[in-house]
Amino acid sequence: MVAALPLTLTGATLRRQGKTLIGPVDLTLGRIGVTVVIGPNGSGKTSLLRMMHGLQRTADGHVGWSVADAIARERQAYVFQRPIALRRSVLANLMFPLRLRGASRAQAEARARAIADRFDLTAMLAQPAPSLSGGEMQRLALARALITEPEILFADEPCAALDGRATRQIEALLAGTAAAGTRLVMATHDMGQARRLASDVIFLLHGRIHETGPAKTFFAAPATPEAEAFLNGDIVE
Ligand SMILES: Nc1ncnc2c1ncn2[C@@H]1O[C@H](COP(=O)(O)OP(=O)(O)OP(=O)(O)O)[C@@H](O)[C@H]1O
Repeated sequence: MVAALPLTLTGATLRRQGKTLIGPVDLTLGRIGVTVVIGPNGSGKTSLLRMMHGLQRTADGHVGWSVADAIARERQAYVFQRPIALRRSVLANLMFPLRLRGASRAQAEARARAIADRFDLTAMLAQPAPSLSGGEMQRLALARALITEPEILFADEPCAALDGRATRQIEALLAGTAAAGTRLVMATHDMGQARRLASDVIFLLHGRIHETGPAKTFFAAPATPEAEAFLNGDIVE
């Protein structure tokens, strides 16, 4: 199977109501790693992820995969900051993406049960998904995104509003997912989390990539005064 990655953005620009939200952005995402997108509120983290995933169309430039767009779409998954579940059981939610892709009920259920085990959801399989706690819902959202074995997962603030224990659990699942070969691109406002998970960092300011590079270098010695100020917890505008 030909890989959908690398993903290449060339002058990619996103506009809404005459305002440039993102770009122009030039960027290549290779086949492995965890890219963490950081930046002040409103800098465009969510918009960049949505543009890469194709949820928002570029006004200028290009977001290009190594395979046709329709194939690339099938190889990606996206987890929203506030995940929404079907008003059905956890099991039905997990089976849904596979059933959409034509898997038989038996196949879908077997894979749903296997991933539920990995994501500590087995005890909740019969429970209505909307009744899950925040941490459980986020685990369900991740499991549902990964059940189709995407090549790349976009996750927007996957631990927003979760407590320490739930955050630790999600981080372990994300790290395991990346270690198993899924490309990860995530936005976070939690610098501890960025340091723990990132192999490389994109620091956004006003919708532009202000600084990008390997996480170790970025955190040890940011190249721009804005990134340094941001890491120090100063207000960066
Ligand atoms: N549909 C839209 N129409 C107009 N402006 C928008 C739209 N979506 C987002 N914006 C604006 O684009 C900018 C970037 O928003 P975005 O949510 O991508 O930033 P963010 O870095 O994810 O922010 P936060 O850290 O607060 O979640 C903001 O100024 C926001 O108000």
